[in-house]
Amino acid sequence: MNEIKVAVLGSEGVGKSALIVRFLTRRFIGEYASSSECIYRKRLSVDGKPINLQLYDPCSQAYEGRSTVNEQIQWAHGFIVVYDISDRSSFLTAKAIVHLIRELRLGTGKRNVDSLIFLVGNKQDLGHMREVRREEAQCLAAECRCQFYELSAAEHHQEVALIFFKMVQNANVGSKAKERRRRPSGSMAKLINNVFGKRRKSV
Ligand SMILES: Nc1nc2c(ncn2[C@@H]2O[C@H](COP(=O)(O)OP(=O)(O)OP(=O)(O)O)[C@@H](O)[C@H]2O)c(=O)[nH]1
Repeated sequence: MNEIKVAVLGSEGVGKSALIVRFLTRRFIGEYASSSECIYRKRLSVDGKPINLQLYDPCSQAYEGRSTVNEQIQWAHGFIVVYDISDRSSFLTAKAIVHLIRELRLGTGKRNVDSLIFLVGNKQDLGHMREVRREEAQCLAAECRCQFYELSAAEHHQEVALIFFKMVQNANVGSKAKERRRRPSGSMAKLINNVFGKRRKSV
């Protein structure tokens, strides 16, 4: 079964847990216990094939033994980088995280990084307290070649679910392409079989 690992990153209090819980349970419960980092698991079906999804929520509280951002970036296939539209500093942190992901992933030669980073502006319902303009985030997304969404974990279940499904789909396409590159193609397999595989009767 295909394993897809997605890290939900961003500064403290931007709504990482709220987004994950909204996706997993359809509910917004307001307060989320977060004493340590956590991996949530869910089984999904994509194009009729079962997928084991792991979602990583770093939780921002410091404790000994927590993984570093670098380790989180190495662990995951895809990234949902969250900021709070009513908190400018969280946007700057998201920007730094997106740059770091690109740097580390491109450095290790991993392909298709573009479709596997989503920049997400959460708490859209707090528009009256907005500190980050939509256009500014769109510019950052264009500059970093990642996809951009703005929503509210508090108010939008469908949009939240769509983002997670889209990420899983993109990651799944990436892993299928990798698999294809590893396996010889049909005609190549036939050729290899013809040359080495089948013993011919000697006449
Ligand atoms: N108004 C509003 N509040 C939200 C939204 N999403 C999350 N919150 C609130 O923001 C606060 C922080 O949410 P969390 O989901 O715990 O944020 P987090 O990023 O996981 O925080 P840490 O675990 O500390 O890193 C909580 O009080 C949530 O109820 C939203 O879309 N709108």
